[in-house]
Amino acid sequence: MSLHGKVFKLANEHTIPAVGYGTGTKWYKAGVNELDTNLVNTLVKAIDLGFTHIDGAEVYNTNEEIGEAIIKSKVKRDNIFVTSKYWPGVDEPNKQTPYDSLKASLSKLKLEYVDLYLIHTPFITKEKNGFDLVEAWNSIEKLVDEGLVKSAGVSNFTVENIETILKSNPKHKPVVNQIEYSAYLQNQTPNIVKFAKENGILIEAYGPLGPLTKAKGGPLDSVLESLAKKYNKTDSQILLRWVLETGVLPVTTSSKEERIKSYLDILNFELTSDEVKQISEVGSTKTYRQFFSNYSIYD
Ligand SMILES: NC(=O)C1=CN([C@@H]2O[C@H](COP(=O)(O)OP(=O)(O)OC[C@H]3O[C@@H](n4cnc5c(N)ncnc54)[C@H](OP(=O)(O)O)[C@@H]3O)[C@@H](O)[C@H]2O)C=CC1
Ligand SMILES: O=C1Nc2ccccc2C1=O
Repeated sequence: MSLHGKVFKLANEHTIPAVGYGTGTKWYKAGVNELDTNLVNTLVKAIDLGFTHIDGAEVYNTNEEIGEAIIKSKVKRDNIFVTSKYWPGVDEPNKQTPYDSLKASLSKLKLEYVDLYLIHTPFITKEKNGFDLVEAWNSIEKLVDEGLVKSAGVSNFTVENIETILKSNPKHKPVVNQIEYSAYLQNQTPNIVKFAKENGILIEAYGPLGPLTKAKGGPLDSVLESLAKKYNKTDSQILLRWVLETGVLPVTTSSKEERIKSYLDILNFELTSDEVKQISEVGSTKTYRQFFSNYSIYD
């Protein structure tokens, strides 16, 4: 079981390991300050089993756990790809710039740099935060120039949000947009996947297992069952493989060793193009969104 060094190429000179292990969702620790040793131990296991791509964010409050796990794992820091995300705040706006926020995160992570820094949501305004989206992006560019961030990107951005940045003629363009993406949510916002591909932006999929974990009982169930049987894989492995086959990088997570191993074991089989199409077509008959459903910007 191994990802065999499988990577996606980013539009800059960097590469990114093909499947990410998330420290949000079930690990999210709002307002809790003790170290989650279960997360540290699970991360060490995930890294030692072959996950070399860890997805973190300031709002998850899991930076210390990520840092601790990297120290405890057998893998060298430079061989692990670490993502963090700038949280602009919602009810309590973050007045700290991405530059200052990342510096604070690095100290919690006990790292010299992160491989990828994303703006977690586009909800940044001069009135709310004290700076606008383009100024936030400029702050991230400074981090890239100083080597504290290797690649810069965005998350939960619409085409219009990305265009706002691109039109400002940035020195460093966003190379990733991390969005909710699954067989039941193939376009979180209109045209986002097509636009990303045309503009050298890699889509990362969070919530890739939504059809299985939260929207079970939908039209995909029987398709997944028959493909899982054909390839001797689990439904989750079929869904993750479908994400990869559509040119998108899945970010998933699990607290269970067997599932962690199974997520890493999705590169030794291929779905046929007809099977990929079948999942896409049947999946598109239902829309299921877990995150940010109350934000009208995504309607
Ligand atoms: N940028 C953003 O705004 C967001 C980013 N993210 C990132 O993406 C990561 C992954 O998101 P998430 O939605 O959790 O991803 P997934 O859709 O991959 O779901 C993972 C969850 O599925 C459960 N699971 C796996 N297989 C099964 C099964 N067969 N039956 C039932 N449950 C199953 C796991 O639980 P178990 O532990 O029991 O195996 C785990 O909690 C997050 O941790 C975070 O890093 C997530 C949301 C928003
Ligand atoms: O992992 C996450 N869980 C969330 C819940 C609400 C908003 C963002 C997120 C994440 O990024």
